[in-house]
Amino acid sequence: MHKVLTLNQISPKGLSRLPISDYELAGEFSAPDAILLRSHKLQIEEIAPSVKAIARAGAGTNNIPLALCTERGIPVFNSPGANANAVKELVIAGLALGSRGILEGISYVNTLGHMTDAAEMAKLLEKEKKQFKGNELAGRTLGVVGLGAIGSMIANAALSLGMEVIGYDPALSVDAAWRLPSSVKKMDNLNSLFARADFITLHLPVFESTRGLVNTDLLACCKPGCCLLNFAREEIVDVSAVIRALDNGSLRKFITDFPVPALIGRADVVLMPHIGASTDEAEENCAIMVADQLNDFLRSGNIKNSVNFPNLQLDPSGQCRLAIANHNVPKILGSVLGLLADADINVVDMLNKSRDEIAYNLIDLGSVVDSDLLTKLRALDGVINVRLIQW
Ligand SMILES: NC(=O)c1ccc[n+]([C@@H]2O[C@H](COP(=O)([O-])OP(=O)(O)OC[C@H]3O[C@@H](n4cnc5c(N)ncnc54)[C@H](O)[C@@H]3O)[C@@H](O)[C@H]2O)c1
Ligand SMILES: O=C(O)CC[C@@H](O)C(=O)O
Repeated sequence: MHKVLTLNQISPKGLSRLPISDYELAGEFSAPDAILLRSHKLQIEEIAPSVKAIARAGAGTNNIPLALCTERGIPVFNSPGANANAVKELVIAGLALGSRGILEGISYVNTLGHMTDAAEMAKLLEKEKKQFKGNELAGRTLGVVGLGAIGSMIANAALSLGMEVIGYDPALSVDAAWRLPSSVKKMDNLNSLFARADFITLHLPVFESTRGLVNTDLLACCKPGCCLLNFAREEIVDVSAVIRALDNGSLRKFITDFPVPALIGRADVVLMPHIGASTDEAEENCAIMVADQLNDFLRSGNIKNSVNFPNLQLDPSGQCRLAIANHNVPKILGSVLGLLADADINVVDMLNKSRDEIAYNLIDLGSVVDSDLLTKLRALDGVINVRLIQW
């Protein structure tokens, strides 16, 4: 029985992929095998020594102490692309809010509750509507920063709205490049993207290198009247720099999914409560994807969509499997195989892959491993953890 600690509201459709015959799910466990969460900011002390995997139903993993997980040999999973459509749709709504007087017009109409005569109201609205006039998106330039799952969908949608699309992504994967239409113009740096775009939308992860990326210097490059959208993460934008840019007119509007107190109450800011991925569909897609990945890892050691471990899948064979995480340095695998050979245990199949400082091995064996041998394997220099999976 695997114990999975759930730290946020996870879609029941996803949880149902972890059958009650094999899984116990609860919001509290003293020694869970895995943690399943969304935006909960996971503290180091919440990761019990028993934890073998952490799964984030969503894209961003900045709420998880990744370096510590890697050090402890814990793979962290996410659900790439599973909520991209939801974010894309809200960004399109954000573009409309940034180009037309929609919110202002709605607020104005709601001030007219005292009126009783419909004809009089209609006459007043026809007179006043000029205050809420905007511009069309067609013909405007959208700058997309980060052209992964979300950014590429937005680029496509914006092109179909008649916008010109320019993009910046210094780490674009080959798959992501294939998804991009050739009409998206590649910018060599952020300054030129900021200088050309009427709307700028951010879709990159928060790393040390992207924290505060949108700062005073970059905002000084903005085309006058520019509207900035942040549906990525709060930390990517220096909010005090944004407030200064709004005050001095370099920015016309800031639309964000990450409100902070200093932004409340401003007419030139639109704040949403981190609802980019809040649709039934996105929550289900994310939960199903990570639950399947977690299930595969706990049952067979396979790894798919980990952000700190290599992807590795091996069909089960033999009597049992060893799943071994070790430091990515020479001779460790040799020592493991040496101990198995000394114990007269045949390796039926195996896979070994590395990613940065971590190496991960799946080794299928022709006979069972006893606890003495497991202890010796765990004690090998450089081995981080060893899991025995019985078929
Ligand atoms: N508002 C929400 O609810 C919500 C929902 C989903 C994702 N997000 C955020 O959006 C981010 C992007 O999500 P995604 O699914 O598109 O991820 P993704 O991994 O598919 O795409 C991210 C892209 O950013 C690029 N990138 C990395 N560093 C960059 C840099 N310095 N400048 C420009 N581009 C850079 C990467 O190369 C990649 O192509 C997530 O990391 C998450 O923080 C927010
Ligand atoms: O879980 C959520 O609602 C938000 C998820 C989103 O921020 C993500 O990074 O995928």
